[in-house]
Formats: sequence, structure tokens, C-alpha cells
Amino acid sequence: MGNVLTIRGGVPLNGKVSVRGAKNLVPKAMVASLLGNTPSVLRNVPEIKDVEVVTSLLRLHGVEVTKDPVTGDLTMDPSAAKMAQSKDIDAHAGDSRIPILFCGPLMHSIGEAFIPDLGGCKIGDRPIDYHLQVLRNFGAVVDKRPGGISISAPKGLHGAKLSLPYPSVGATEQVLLTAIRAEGITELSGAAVEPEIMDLIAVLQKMGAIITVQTDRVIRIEGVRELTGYNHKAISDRNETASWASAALVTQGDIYVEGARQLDLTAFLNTYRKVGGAFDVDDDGIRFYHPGGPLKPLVLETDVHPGFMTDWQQPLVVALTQASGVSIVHETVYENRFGFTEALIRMGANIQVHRECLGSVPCRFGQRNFLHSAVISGPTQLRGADIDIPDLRGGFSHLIAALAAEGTSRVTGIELINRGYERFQDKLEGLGADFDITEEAPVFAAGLL
Ligand SMILES: CC(=O)N[C@H]1[C@@H](OP(=O)(O)OP(=O)(O)OC[C@H]2O[C@@H](n3ccc(=O)[nH]c3=O)[C@H](O)[C@@H]2O)O[C@H](CO)[C@@H](O)[C@@H]1O
Ligand SMILES: C=C(OP(=O)(O)O)C(=O)O
Repeated sequence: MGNVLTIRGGVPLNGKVSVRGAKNLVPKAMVASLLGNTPSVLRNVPEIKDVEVVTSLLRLHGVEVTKDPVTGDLTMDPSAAKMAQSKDIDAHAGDSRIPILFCGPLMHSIGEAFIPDLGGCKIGDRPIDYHLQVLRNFGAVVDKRPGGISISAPKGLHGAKLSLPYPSVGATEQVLLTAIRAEGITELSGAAVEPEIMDLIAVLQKMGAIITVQTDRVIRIEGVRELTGYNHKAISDRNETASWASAALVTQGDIYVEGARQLDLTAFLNTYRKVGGAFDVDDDGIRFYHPGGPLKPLVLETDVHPGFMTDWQQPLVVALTQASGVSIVHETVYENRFGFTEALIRMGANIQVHRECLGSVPCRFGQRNFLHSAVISGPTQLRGADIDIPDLRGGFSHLIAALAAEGTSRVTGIELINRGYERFQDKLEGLGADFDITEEAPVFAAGLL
């Protein structure tokens, strides 16, 4: 049984929020601590679900994780790393996508790994074939077991010449975390180059790794025998920033996001300006606001970095329901990321989803029967509704639609939002949102009352 958020819409969000370390970097930097022979310190750590999951998995593997009670900084000491019981690991099946990144570090530190079935947002099939292929190329042996995979390297891990069919963020990180202590040189082509990957490379370089990022998505790693711990301040969460920026636009508000970094958001800021949003950048953050007047429709394609990030799409789609005219969004990273539009349509939005690639470049999903292009006509008045949150970003988009809507919305499944938005209820309160939280009433079987 979870909590219910009752939102009374129509109030512009105004004020300041602070954004801390990125959900898509922090848990991975925590996994990297297993590769060092001295403790690591990670700063700017947000209180989100994926951090809890990785803390627990590290502890199960003998890593001592301590949290500074004032700053929240994490110290991770891997000197007593050990194999965990698979029944304990099983408890984390379905929690997050991070466990797959334990493969290389655990093989290097204790010789083998058991990885539970992955979780994360349900936005497509999300296979791990690239991960398993690169691990096998390093010399790993992978066995499918009930509830997960077991993996070892009886003949050691060796550098390899690798190429990804698509610039996958997770598979690129898998290569980095495995190659840095593998014997010899690894050359990865077709690599992802998201800012969170560059920050992970900075962490690994502090530990003693030798990694060169070349042009054209080529990353070269020279394996080293030993690494130390690191001390690092995590890059801030650009996806959370983009979400609050869209919230300001949708509710006709004005939000200063402390900690936002312009350089990681270039593609988002260009789009924000084109749609009619305004922003001011200073040394400590970015102010996002609705400058008045109608919003403009646009044609948009999600893409790997440096393109428009797929995790920014959903809150921006809500803003596009308020633009005067027809917008098109072509989702090219995940095949099934428009499920959240169903609730927006119930709230009064005019959105159609299509199987065709409605973009300038045909993508991997065009011939495969996936509803991956959306046509949004606006402006439409949104009305309050009952909503059960389907995933992280879709869920945030529902929250901001409800905050802008006429009338009251009743939102369940809000625990999913904690995967990527630290203390979001406190932040909403600080921005003046009108809502309250109650416990969901138990459902009794008919006849038992
Ligand atoms: C925890 C984390 O960092 N999550 C982010 C990460 O997810 P994640 O690392 O899971 O995403 P990937 O970049 O790997 O996925 C991109 C595409 O590659 C496909 N693929 C991936 C791996 C594989 O083995 N086989 C395969 O086909 C996926 O199904 C998807 O279509 O990057 C995504 C793309 O920027 C973001 O939306 C997620 O927020
Ligand atoms: C898809 C996302 O996350 P994950 O990969 O953790 O499911 C996201 O952050 O929007």
C-alpha cells in the first residue's frame, strides 16, 4: 500500500530547488569503488532509491559504506570485499538497472559475480545483449541462473577491440569498469559519450586508470594492475533540472534550479528557447520561467548525447500540450516510451501516437511496429484526473500536468518518483504547489466486510 498525492492544480510553481548528484552517475561511481585498494569518498550524493539499492549491494559484498550525517557524503571501503549470498542478492531483483555494472568490478575484486534480474523503468524491452557480448569478449563466462546471471573469468580478463551496434550508456560503462583493470588495451568504438560517462571517466582517472576519449565515439583504455580509491563530487542531475524547467513552463511559473550546469544541457536549452521558455544562467544555477505569451510548437527527435536526451521528453511533451499548434516528437532511443501519454489524453490533451518514424532520420523502430512518434496539438486545457504513475519520467510529467490542470487529481504510485527525484514532495511544497499526501485506503475483497 502506498501514498496518494491529491493535487489541486492551477497554481504556478515559483521559487528555488537544489539539484544534487546525477542519478545516472552516482550509483555507478559507487560501483567503481570496488575497483580500488583504498576507500573512496563520493560527494553531492542525493537521497534516491538507486543509491539505497547500490549501498545495500555493496554492503552485501563486504564493502563498508558509511554516510556523513551532515553532508551525506559516502565513504566506501572495499578492503573486505567478498562474495555475497545469492539469496540476499535476489532480494534486489527488479529494483534497478545498476546491478549489471557490478560484473567487471566484482570479477576483478573477488573473481566472480551473481547479478540479479534488472529493474528500472519499463519503457521497452531493455535487453542486456551488448553487456554480455562485451563481457564475453573480455574473456568472461556467463551462465543464466534462476533470478539472474552468474559470471566469472577462469582465464582472466583481457583487453579487446570492441564495437557497440548502438551507443548504449550502460554497455559503455560496462566496458570502462571492466577494461581498466583488464590485461592490455581495450578500444571501444560506437561508445556513448553522455556527460555522466565523462564524469565516470573522471572518477576512474582519479583512481589511476588510463583512458583516452577520441573523436568519433572511440574510447581507448590501457589496463592497469592496481587502482586506488577516489574523492569526487558528482556531476549534478541534468535530467532533474530539465524536469523542473518544464514544470516552470507548464505551470506558467518561475523556478531557479541551484546546481544546474549549462554545458550538460545545451540541447535542452536550445529546445526550451524554441518552444518559448526563457532562462538565465549564472554561476550557481539556472533560472527557468514562462515569459508570458503563447508557447510555440516544434518538431523534436530524442537521441543519444549530444542530442536531445530521451529522459527530457516526457515533461516537455506536457509543455507542448500548451503550445499553439502541432508538435511532433520522434522517440529514437526507446521503442516504448509514450505510454505516459494515455493519462495526459484522459486529462484533455490532444496526442496521437504513431508507428511511423515522424522525424528527419528513420530510426531502429520504424519497421518494427512500435508506437514511437507522437503528434501533439495544442493548446488544450488540462483537467484533473486519477493517475497511477507508470515510470519515473512519465510519472513526473503526470505530476506537472496535474499541477497545471483545472481541478483536482489523485495520483498513486508516487514511490516510483523517488528513483530519480530527491525529496520531490518537499521541493513541490517549497515551490507553492497545492497538494496533500494521504495513505492509500486498503482494498477489501467483496464479501469480507
Ligand atoms: C541508470 C541509467 O544511467 N539510465 C540511463 C541509461 O539507461 P541504459 O544504460 O539502460 O540505456 P542504454 O543507453 O543502454 O539504452 C539505449 C538503447 O540501447 C538498447 N540496448 C542497450 C543495451 C543492450 O545490451 N542492448 C540494447 O539493445 C536499449 O534497449 C535502448 O534502446 O541511458 C539511457 C539513455 O540515455 C537513459 O534513458 C537512462 O536514464
Ligand atoms: C530510464 C530511466 O532510468 P533507468 O535507466 O534507471 O530505468 C530514467 O532515468 O528516465
